[in-house]
Amino acid sequence: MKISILGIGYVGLVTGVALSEVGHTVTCIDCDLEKINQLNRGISTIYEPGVPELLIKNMNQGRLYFTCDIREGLADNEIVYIAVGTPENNDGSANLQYVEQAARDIGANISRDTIIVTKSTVPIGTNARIKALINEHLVNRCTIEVVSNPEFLREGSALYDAFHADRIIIGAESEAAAEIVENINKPFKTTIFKTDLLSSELIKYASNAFLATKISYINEISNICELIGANVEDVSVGMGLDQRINSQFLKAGIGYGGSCFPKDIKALVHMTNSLNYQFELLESVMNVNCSRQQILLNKVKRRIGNLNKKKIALLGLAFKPNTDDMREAPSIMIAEILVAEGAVVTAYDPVAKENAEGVISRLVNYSDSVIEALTGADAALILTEWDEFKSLDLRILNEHMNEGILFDGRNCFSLEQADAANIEYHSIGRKSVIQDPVLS
Ligand SMILES: NC(=O)C1=CN([C@@H]2O[C@H](COP(=O)(O)OP(=O)(O)OC[C@H]3O[C@@H](n4cnc5c(N)ncnc54)[C@H](O)[C@@H]3O)[C@@H](O)[C@H]2O)C=CC1
Ligand SMILES: O=C(O)[C@H]1O[C@H](OP(=O)(O)OP(=O)(O)OC[C@H]2O[C@@H](n3ccc(=O)[nH]c3=O)[C@H](O)[C@@H]2O)[C@H](O)[C@@H](O)[C@@H]1O
Repeated sequence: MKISILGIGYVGLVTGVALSEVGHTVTCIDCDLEKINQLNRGISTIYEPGVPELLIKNMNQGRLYFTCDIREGLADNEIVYIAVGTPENNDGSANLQYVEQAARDIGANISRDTIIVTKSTVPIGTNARIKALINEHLVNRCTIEVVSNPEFLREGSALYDAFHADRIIIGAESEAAAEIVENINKPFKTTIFKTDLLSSELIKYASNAFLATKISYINEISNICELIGANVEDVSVGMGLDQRINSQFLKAGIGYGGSCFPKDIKALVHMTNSLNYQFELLESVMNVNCSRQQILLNKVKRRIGNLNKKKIALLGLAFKPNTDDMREAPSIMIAEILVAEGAVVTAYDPVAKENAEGVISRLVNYSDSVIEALTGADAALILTEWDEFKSLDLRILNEHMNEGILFDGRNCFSLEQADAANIEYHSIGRKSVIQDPVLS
């Protein structure tokens, strides 16, 4: 099919690449000229494994195009995806200005009957609003149908997720429109679940909120583990062996971040408040998440005391591994507090340095390697579980740091590994490894 996509960020680009890879002809439209110019040169605008290769391949095969010109981009295409951002407003609600502008632009520029497919995560009722806005701004006589098709990809494995999705959700008023979107997605060979618009919109928020709830739940359990001397990694494995619970999203740490969980959970709570319903469970999920960074910092302070002039190495800044995305990364708050308390902070992240510079305190210094960051440090904190850190020989800590003290916010190592390397190791929901000064 001939498809247009409006908004070429993470979701728009991955969707465009995936749809063209399965044979559709896709025109990607974005108002950011620099982005479109870069993509037209065949250079990916996101750090995402596999995307650069499939981008070039499908451009060369004449199935993937990029433009800033909305009229040209929509011309002749009967399917238009909306994948613009829905960031959060100050009150926690979803900011719909980009979605609404996209709807107005579509109305003003389409010249044939069109199915609008909403990929952006939008609050309940937004698809109906999109339909009304497009109809209000139609210049040519045409009929539109709106289909909700929420996206479930994860950053860092976005392309893999596109081709190995657990399900594809299609919400629509019109069975015929739903069927067309179903056919577009058949090549992805996964379960397609069709429902109404409102249920589809809620499935997206309910799914993200449930995953965030699992994370806050295991983080609370990790606090209990610390009180009683249990090991949260074992508790998590033991729980996850029950297929009804499932082992995924049971990794305790310094909290969830990223461009979606924090904003989507706030948006869902905001939505339910406006229905005079207090979603107490999700309020707790958010509160637990907010406390996670401070919990790691408290461990640091308990061990090394006043942070003033202490040299602290931060290993990892991105909100999760395999991405350079810094949106709502737990590292931001940790770095801010360390700097505010007078610590001399040096950070290393394999790919997120450039994005970090834009959002993190300017007093943070950056290193080009783990060893450079560790050199002379009084303590090191792992904030993102990059493979590069997980495969470190921990003995380098004693070689390069003032004292080999590691605070691991992502439980990258077993207690045995830390002990064998003769380092002091504090992690999440597990006993600390302290070396006997006489023996070591
Ligand atoms: N990033 C992720 O991992 C996921 C995001 N989502 C949802 O997908 C949506 C998009 O998210 P991202 O791709 O991360 O956003 P993003 O911020 O990376 O990209 C949005 C793009 O839309 C463009 N844009 C804004 N208004 C436009 C307009 N009127 N016309 C043309 N282009 C316009 C911007 O220039 C930007 O390139 C959001 O609702 C998000 O919640 C859903 C699942 C995963
Ligand atoms: O709506 C979205 O944007 C996306 O949000 C998440 O994807 P993403 O934010 O890319 O990354 P996740 O792997 O879900 O991780 C989110 C955060 O939770 C943290 N996390 C994850 C899993 C876990 O067990 N523990 C944990 O602390 C991660 O470190 C990260 O900070 C969802 O997993 C996707 O299904 C969804 O499409």
